[in-house]
Amino acid sequence: MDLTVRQMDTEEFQRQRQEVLGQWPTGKDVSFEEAVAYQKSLPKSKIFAEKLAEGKAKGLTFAQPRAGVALLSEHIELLRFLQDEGGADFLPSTIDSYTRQNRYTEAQAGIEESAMIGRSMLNGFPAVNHGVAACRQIVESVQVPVQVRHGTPDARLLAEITIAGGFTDYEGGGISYNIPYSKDVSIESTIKYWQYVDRLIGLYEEQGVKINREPFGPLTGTLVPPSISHAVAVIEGILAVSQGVRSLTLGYGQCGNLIQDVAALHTLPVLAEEYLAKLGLPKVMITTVFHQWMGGFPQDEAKAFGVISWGAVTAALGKATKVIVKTPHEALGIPTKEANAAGIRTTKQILTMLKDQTLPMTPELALEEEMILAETRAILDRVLDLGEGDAAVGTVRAFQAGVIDVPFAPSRYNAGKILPARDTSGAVRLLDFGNVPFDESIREFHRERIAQRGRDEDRDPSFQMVIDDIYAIGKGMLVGRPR
Ligand SMILES: CC[C@H]1O[C@@H](n2cnc3c(N)ncnc32)[C@H](O)[C@@H]1O
Repeated sequence: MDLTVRQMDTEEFQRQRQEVLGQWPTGKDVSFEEAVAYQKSLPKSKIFAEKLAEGKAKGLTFAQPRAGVALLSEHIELLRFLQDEGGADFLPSTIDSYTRQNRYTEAQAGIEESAMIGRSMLNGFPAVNHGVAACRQIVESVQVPVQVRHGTPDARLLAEITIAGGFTDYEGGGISYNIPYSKDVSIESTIKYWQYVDRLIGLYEEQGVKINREPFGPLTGTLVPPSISHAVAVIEGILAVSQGVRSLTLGYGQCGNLIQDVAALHTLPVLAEEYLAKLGLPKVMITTVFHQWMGGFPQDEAKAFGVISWGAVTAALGKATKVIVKTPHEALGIPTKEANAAGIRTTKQILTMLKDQTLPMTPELALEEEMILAETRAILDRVLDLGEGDAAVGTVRAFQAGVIDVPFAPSRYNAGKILPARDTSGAVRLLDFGNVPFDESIREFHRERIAQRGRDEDRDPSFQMVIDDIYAIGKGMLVGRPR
C-alpha cells in the first residue's frame, strides 16, 4: 500500500491532472492561472470561508438548502428563487447521480432529454457537462456563496471544473463519499482521489484563494452514533489539511435527542482541533454544519415541517455555524422550488427566534459530551496506532478491522457489525459494538440505557428496536415504541 497521509508531490499531482482534465471535453477549459484570477475577482460576499468566519465570530447559524436540476437556466432560476424567496444564506449546486459516478455520457443524454421534455430528467446539476463558463454564470447570477454538494467517490474532474467556475466550497471526502455511496470502491482509492482534490484546493490556497472544504458528516444518515461520524469527520479534516486545505466545515447529522445532538455539535470542533494539533498540522478555520434529520420523513407536509423545525431548533441551540435544510417533499423526491424555499423559511424563522438562546450546561449535557469525547478518542487513537501515525493508512486498516464501522453502509469495505438503537430518551446508543474499540465503562453506559428502554417497553433489547427506530420518524415518533 503506497498510500500516505503526506502531501502529494507536484509531479504526481501534475501527472494525474493531465489524465483528469482529459476525462471529458469540458476539462480543456480549465486553466489554473486563469481560474485563480477569476476566483480572486469574486467579491468577498461570494467567498464561503469569509461568510462562515463572519458567522462564527457573531455566533450566527446560517441556513443552506440542497438543490440541483439538469438545465443551466432552470438551475439558476431555482437558486435565485431559494435566495430571494427562501432567504438562503448559502446556495448549493447538488450534482446529479450520473456525474457522481463519472458517467458523463448519460448525464449528457439527461441534459438533452430534459431540454426536449421541458423538465429536469436528472436529480441534480451536471456541472462537468455544463463546464466552467456555465458554473461562472451560476456564481454571477446570485449574491451569496455557492457550494458543490454531491456524493462522488472520484470527484477530481468535478472539483477542477466547479472551482475554476467560481464555486468557493466543496463537500465530501474519501471516506464520507465512498462508504455511504458505493458498494465496491476501495477506501484506499477514494482517499487517494480526494487527496488530489484537497491538493488542488491547497494549490489555490497557496495563491491566496480560499476554498472551504466540508466533509459529509451524516454518512448513511441512519442512526449513526456521534462518535462514528465525528471520527470520520476528524480524519477527513486531517487528510484535507495535510494536502493544504485551510478552511474546514465539519458536519454532523441530527440524531434527534436534543442533548446528544448539542453535545455532538460542541465536541466536534474540539476533537478536530485536538487531533490536528496532536499531528502537528497547522491551525485552520473550523466551523460546523448540522444536517436536519437525514432518515425517513413523514409524507404529511405538516409533520415534515415539524421534523424540519426540530432540526432548526437543535442547530440554533447547538450554535452550529450552518444548518442544511430539508424540505416538506423529502418523503416524495426532488422538491419543488416552492417547497424547498418553504423549508428554508421555516428554518430561518426558528434560527432568528432562537439566536439569543443557548442550551445551558447541565449534568446530562456534560455527560453526553464526555462520552462522545471518550468514544471518538478511542476510535481515533486506534486508527493512528494501526497507521503507525499515518491517518490515511490507519483509516484503511481501521475499516478492515471494523474499528471504524458505519451502520447500514452499502460498502463491502465496511464491517457492518455494529448495531445502533435508540435509548428510552431517543439518544442513539449501540446494541452491538462490533469491533469498535470501546472499553467496558463505555459499553456499560450504552447497555444500561438500552436496557432501561427495554424495561420501559416491556421487551428485551433486540434488532426489532432497530427496525422500529428506522421507521419511527416517518410514523411521527422519535423512539420506535412497540404498538
Ligand atoms: C444527501 C441526501 C439529501 O439530498 C437531497 N437532495 C438530493 N438531490 C437533491 C436535489 N436535486 N434537490 C434538492 N434536494 C436534493 C435529498 O432529498 C436528501 O435529503
